[in-house]
Amino acid sequence: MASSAFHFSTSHRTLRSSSPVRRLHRTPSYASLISQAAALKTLVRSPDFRGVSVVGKKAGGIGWRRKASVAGAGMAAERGEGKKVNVFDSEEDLAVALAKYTADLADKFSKTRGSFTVVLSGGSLIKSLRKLVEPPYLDSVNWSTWHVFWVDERVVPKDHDDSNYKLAFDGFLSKVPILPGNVYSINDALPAEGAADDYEICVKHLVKSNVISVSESGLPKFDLMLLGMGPDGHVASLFPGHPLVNEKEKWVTFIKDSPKPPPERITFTFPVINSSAYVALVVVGAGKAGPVHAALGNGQNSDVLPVQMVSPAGELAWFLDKEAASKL
Ligand SMILES: O=C1O[C@H](COP(=O)(O)O)[C@@H](O)[C@H](O)[C@H]1O
Repeated sequence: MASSAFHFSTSHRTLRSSSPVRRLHRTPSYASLISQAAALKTLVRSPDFRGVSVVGKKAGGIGWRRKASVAGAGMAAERGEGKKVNVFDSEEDLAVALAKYTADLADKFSKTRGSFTVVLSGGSLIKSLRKLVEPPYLDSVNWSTWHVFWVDERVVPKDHDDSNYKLAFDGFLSKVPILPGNVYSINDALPAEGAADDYEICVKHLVKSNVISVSESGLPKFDLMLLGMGPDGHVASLFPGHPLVNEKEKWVTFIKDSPKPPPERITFTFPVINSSAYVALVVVGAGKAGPVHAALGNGQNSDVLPVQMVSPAGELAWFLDKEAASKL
């Protein structure tokens, strides 16, 4: 498997040198998407650290209890129904645990459903996924069952430095043998509105063909959503104070005035994010400690940040390094 992964990676590079990245992973008109799809030392603490050390006691009115960590290297705190908070001494430890978490879920869904639908963010998340492309996962994961999506994308060409696709391709996808036909990047030839509609149609057809599961309310139920969070508390391209955070009808929408450049983006909406079976919120660095505290601390804040609106029907697991958790 290692050698096939290498071969795959090499062939990608060869193609890329003679053509834009879109030759590697299709720039989907959705029709092509459908046909291809058919063919186929951990210290974990609560906001109040004393709270987690006492099984069954409440910290700030929220129940916390000891729990074996997903990394198996320490303890995790569980907050409320289906919410786990994992705090790691270092980003390196976090990356190790995130790889195991993702590989375990991939295994579970691949065995039960024959496919694994995973949604990536851009930003720092991709670096934190680096352990997945190393042994043992490079060889042990059944990459052929993976279907890869983006929770948000910037409306730029795929070979642009701002492209979340390019970031994921360079740091992750080019290093593992995921089938190019199972990588659902946006159509970068379309303007923002069209790209959002095209992506939504694509997702609808993959729901119809059972590649993506469906929730009881008819929404796409991705197996795992890997979310990052910005220093302002944004997730995906859903920014604080922007009306898009309240979008209820669309599965995929667009923004042309993103406060963080580039301004034009498409994004999954909260109904889709919150229909996921599993969501991991991966947050690293002291610059993000404020919104982490807003989301997980005991205080009240009048303005609800987008990250506080992440409340999936399934399990929510936080992966924090100790700097990001420093205000808890
Ligand atoms: O613009 C974006 O920002 C967020 C957070 O990025 P990070 O580098 O601060 O982790 C990211 O999750 C999102 O996908 C991206 O488009």
